[in-house]
Amino acid sequence: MKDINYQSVLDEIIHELAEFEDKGEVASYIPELAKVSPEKFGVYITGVEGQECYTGDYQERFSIQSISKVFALALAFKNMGESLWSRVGVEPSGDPFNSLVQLEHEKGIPRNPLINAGALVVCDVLISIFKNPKDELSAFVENLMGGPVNFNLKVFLSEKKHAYVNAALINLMKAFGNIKNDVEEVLDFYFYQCSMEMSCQELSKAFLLFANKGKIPLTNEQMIKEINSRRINAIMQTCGFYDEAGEFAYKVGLPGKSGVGGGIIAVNPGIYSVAVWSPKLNANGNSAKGMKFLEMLSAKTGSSIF
Ligand SMILES: NC(=O)CC[C@H](N)C(=O)O
Repeated sequence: MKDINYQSVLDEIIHELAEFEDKGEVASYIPELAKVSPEKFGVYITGVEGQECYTGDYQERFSIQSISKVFALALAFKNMGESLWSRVGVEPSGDPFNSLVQLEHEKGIPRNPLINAGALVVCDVLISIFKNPKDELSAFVENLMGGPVNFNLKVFLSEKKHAYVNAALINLMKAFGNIKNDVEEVLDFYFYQCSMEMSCQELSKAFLLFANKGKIPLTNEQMIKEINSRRINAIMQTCGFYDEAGEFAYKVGLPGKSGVGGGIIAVNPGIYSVAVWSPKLNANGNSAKGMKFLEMLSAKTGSSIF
């Protein structure tokens, strides 16, 4: 980050984004998420050498939703190693995050851990490993972000009440023998992780290990193996945006992950991690303005890894 003044790049982008016509819509299939103000916008960039720059609502916590899938994956991969891949694949799905279509053909083995079906399998794995998986996951995330994580009970209950598609996914996988624990218990843990709330500042710090070979720069703690960090970045790159993963690679060129709360995290290995939040989503369920912002950031700073 040394040769570029990221704060002035950020200011320039904010100025240019004033012209951006945001046609996105706030997620409403989880009714509680629809209550968030659509105009919120925050950014936080953290460099591996401690640099920071930010703008807007970067301190406000929001529902991280599917971004949590990366934390759960990191914890499961740390404990299971390569054997995790007998339960879930590492191929992009090219389908929406909650799609059922491939699951029947592929006998209950989800394409990857970042679509809902794959994340449910990861939750099942964590329940089999830990006595208190919620506490283990929270502790893992808190260690990464350096403070307590918030859990939003209203979002949790709201999603649980409208869980028809996730219930269908997990029951289909249970029928194929790829869910070992009680389906209600797995769904409950999945909704718990999706209901975690973090700010752009906290998210950007929590993802810095993926820019730093699996180590937290501040404490130098090796949280996951370097090779695992590289592999998770590869999965984020190819699968982090579902049926828009190709477009994100093309326009932004960084590993990343989105959530229906409007957050996106992206990692520039060896350099920085960036979190952006704007609740209005495009048709693929990814933050419309967040995608545009990252495209501009990557172009202006030459960040694409390609
Ligand atoms: N893409 C997302 O953020 C989806 C997460 C959401 N909790 C769901 O299962 O539908």
